[in-house]
Amino acid sequence: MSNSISINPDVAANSPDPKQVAIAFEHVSIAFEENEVLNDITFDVKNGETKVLLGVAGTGKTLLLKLALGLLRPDSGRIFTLGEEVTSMKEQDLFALRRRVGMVFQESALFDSLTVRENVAYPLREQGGIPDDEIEKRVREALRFVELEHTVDLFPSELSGGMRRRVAIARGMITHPDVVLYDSPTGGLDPVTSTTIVELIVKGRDVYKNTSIVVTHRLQDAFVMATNYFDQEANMMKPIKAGSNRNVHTNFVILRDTHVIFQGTASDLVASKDDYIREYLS
Ligand SMILES: Nc1ncnc2c1ncn2[C@@H]1O[C@H](COP(=O)(O)OP(=O)(O)OP(=O)(O)O)[C@@H](O)[C@H]1O
Repeated sequence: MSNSISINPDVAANSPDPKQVAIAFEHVSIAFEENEVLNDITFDVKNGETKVLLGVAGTGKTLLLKLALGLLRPDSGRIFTLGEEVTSMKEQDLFALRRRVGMVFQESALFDSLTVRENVAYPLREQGGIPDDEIEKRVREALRFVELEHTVDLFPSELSGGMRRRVAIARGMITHPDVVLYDSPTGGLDPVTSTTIVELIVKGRDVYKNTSIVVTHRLQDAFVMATNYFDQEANMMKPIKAGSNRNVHTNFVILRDTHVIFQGTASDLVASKDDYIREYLS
């Protein structure tokens, strides 16, 4: 890996207090029988940051999201989510923590037998104790965010794939989570529909100030996120002008062969001389 500008993943010595960032992975390793998937992974996600997680299939991107939620425990290393050390938490406390995290899965995983309203309301109903009129208000607000208020009484089977994904985003955001985890939110969608989903992630980042991890295979989507901002007045995403000092706090992590091989900004990535990264970008 000569001439690489990739940052040494062993950055813990210079990292901020893991309790002060939204998510921190510290020297995390995990293997399944003989299959070592993650080895000494260290990176963090700061409050307000969007961290785009890239890597070919099977590099452990989804696994990192599951680890951050405490759905699995690593073989070694520590993970902090919203200031809590999930690697040492009891299952009961993990439930409370997961309520503060919005999740948008690869398959939008809507309940087919529930209407859009009921699907979006689901995380709030799970919390319990919220009056129906408050739930309806929040459902409407979330659906307005994804511009699908008119679908409130429809069933998922009556929606296109892109619309279902937008409903899943509304559901992921209805609790006003402190952090949103997107697992391949544009996977399986055509490029135009993908752009509408990317635009929603950018809107969440710039309007709701969401902190998030976005797992994606689509480099194109990652660059769109890093080079655009959401203009609320125009209600659309717009490119950041050259020379502008607008910082959209979107950074990249690339996984390869169990390791983090790159951490940095879109411009660091483009400037990388690393052979693998150059090939990955081409
Ligand atoms: N619970 C588990 N038991 C055994 N192996 C697992 C488990 N979870 C993940 N793995 C393995 O870990 C590896 C990484 O899986 P993961 O789903 O995180 O990859 P990914 O980078 O998200 O892939 P993709 O881009 O295809 O979604 C795979 O080889 C997978 O089979």
